[in-house]
Amino acid sequence: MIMLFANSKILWGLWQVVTYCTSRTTLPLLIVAGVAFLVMQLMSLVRESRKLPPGPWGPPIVGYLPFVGVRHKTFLELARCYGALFSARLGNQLTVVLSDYKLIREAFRREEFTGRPSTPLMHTLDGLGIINSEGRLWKNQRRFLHEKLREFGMTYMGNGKKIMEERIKTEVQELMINLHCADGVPIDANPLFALGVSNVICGITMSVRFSHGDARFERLNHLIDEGMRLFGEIHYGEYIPLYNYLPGKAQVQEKVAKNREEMFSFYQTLIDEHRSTLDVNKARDLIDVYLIEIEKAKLEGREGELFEGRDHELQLKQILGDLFSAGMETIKSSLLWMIVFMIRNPDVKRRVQEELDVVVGRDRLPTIEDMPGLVYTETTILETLRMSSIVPLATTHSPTKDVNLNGYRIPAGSQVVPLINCVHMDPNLWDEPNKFNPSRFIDDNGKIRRPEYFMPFGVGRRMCLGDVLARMEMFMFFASMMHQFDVQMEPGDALPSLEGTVGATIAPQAFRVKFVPRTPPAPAPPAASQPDHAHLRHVGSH
Ligand code: HEM
Repeated sequence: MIMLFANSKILWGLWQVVTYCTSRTTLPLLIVAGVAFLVMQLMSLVRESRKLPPGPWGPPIVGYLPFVGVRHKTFLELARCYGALFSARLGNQLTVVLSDYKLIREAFRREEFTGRPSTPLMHTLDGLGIINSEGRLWKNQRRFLHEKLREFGMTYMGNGKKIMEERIKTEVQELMINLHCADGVPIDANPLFALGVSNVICGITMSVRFSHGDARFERLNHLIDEGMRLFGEIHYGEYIPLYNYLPGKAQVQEKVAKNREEMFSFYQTLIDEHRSTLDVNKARDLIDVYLIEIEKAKLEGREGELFEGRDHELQLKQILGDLFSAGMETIKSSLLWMIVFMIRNPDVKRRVQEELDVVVGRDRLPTIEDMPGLVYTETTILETLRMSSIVPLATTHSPTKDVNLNGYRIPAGSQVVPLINCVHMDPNLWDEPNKFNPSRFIDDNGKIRRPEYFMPFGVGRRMCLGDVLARMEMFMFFASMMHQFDVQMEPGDALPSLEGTVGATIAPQAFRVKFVPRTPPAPAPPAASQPDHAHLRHVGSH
């Protein structure tokens, strides 16, 4: 009752003020001041946005966010409308999209473009590892990994190449056996590809090998898939931080943090085991390399400086996570796309198989040494990478300070993305870009040509760290599959779709395919060359 009385007094007071204002000159003055303020705001916004690349406008607070949908597709349409350099405000983040290959190259060779954006999801990862770190930590880690991974065979030259080839060969042979076991029945090849590809990267980094049907592997695979999906989707909380304070809206960060913890506990067990058997004079894998580096820093009294003072083991675990996810999902998706394109382009498939039969013959599997002679096979891989653009927006870059690009201001902290799918499908660069045509990568002398606008691994300072491994793996797995099997759909089944599933990579939608052994049958791997796994440790249920 008292409250009601008090409220009515306040309302009465307000009413008095309003009637006073309307009866005098104050109201027109207030209106004029308000309009002037709005006009000034608008002018400053227009002035500000004049220096920014052009782009679409959206309502206050959310900006263009509600209209984004599938990012790489919407950006492609906006690029057609606003040009090769446009910007759009998504919530509180300014996104700048580059779709001209020269501009992408020019920007990404510059030091200022090596930063990463600051968003709630990125904060969950603490700026550790290689993919999400920046500044000195990133620079030193990139140099260190480059050098060490070369020693483990991620190189086209020297003895290292042989080590890596042997490692991949082991997994290729295992995949061939598993595909033979499928007995020509339609299968979803995804889990088999995931197994083979994971075993390569996990062997290099942790000396771990998983077996088919291993429950632990299936769980890790699921966590990686989920992580990729969560990082690839649009979340309002990433652009409007207050959104995360609404009930139940911080779920994405919580999920990422929880999954990361689970992966980290798997890595921790391996790190502890490695530490207890460490020989500082002989690194077995990347975990050993890091443990030796940590020991060395302790001995030299520069423990505090190592990894820019960040927690050593957390950094190591994030590195393992980064390489596992970047090295597995990308290659697996690319191999699946190769199968999709082979099914949809039987003439290309036949030509690849003919080339393999002539160059390799029928009595052994292809090797890295065969690569220069298998031009059509290799360009079929390149054409798949072009048409699928599995990482269409690369990883988001963020300028570390305000920079000028093509006469426009790109503010520090904005999100800068290269539109790789746009470059790869540009009719001004590629003849009939929608046609699957591996020959476009072959020059008049029959040699492979890689135009500078072909950029599946990104370009510049943050270009893919695993491109050499990726190329070796894709070649070995794809050439061996085509050599040994004919891929076919079950009669009556629809062709696999060209529409991808959107996550951090664009993967093909699930499909089932028959791997029919080719006639005359290629011999199974001889007993002596059966996979030698003695040096690797099986984990999980085996
Ligand atoms: C077909 C296979 C692959 C494709 C298409 C691919 C593509 C890419 C792209 C587009 C980027 C981002 C470049 C940028 O932001 O400018 C990237 C970054 C990266 N990739 Fe790959 N990648 C593949 C395989 C691999 C493999 C096998 C590894 C692991 C050894 C790997 C490790 C990385 C790392 C660590 C980065 C981050 C580099 C940095 O931030 O400095 N990638 N990759």
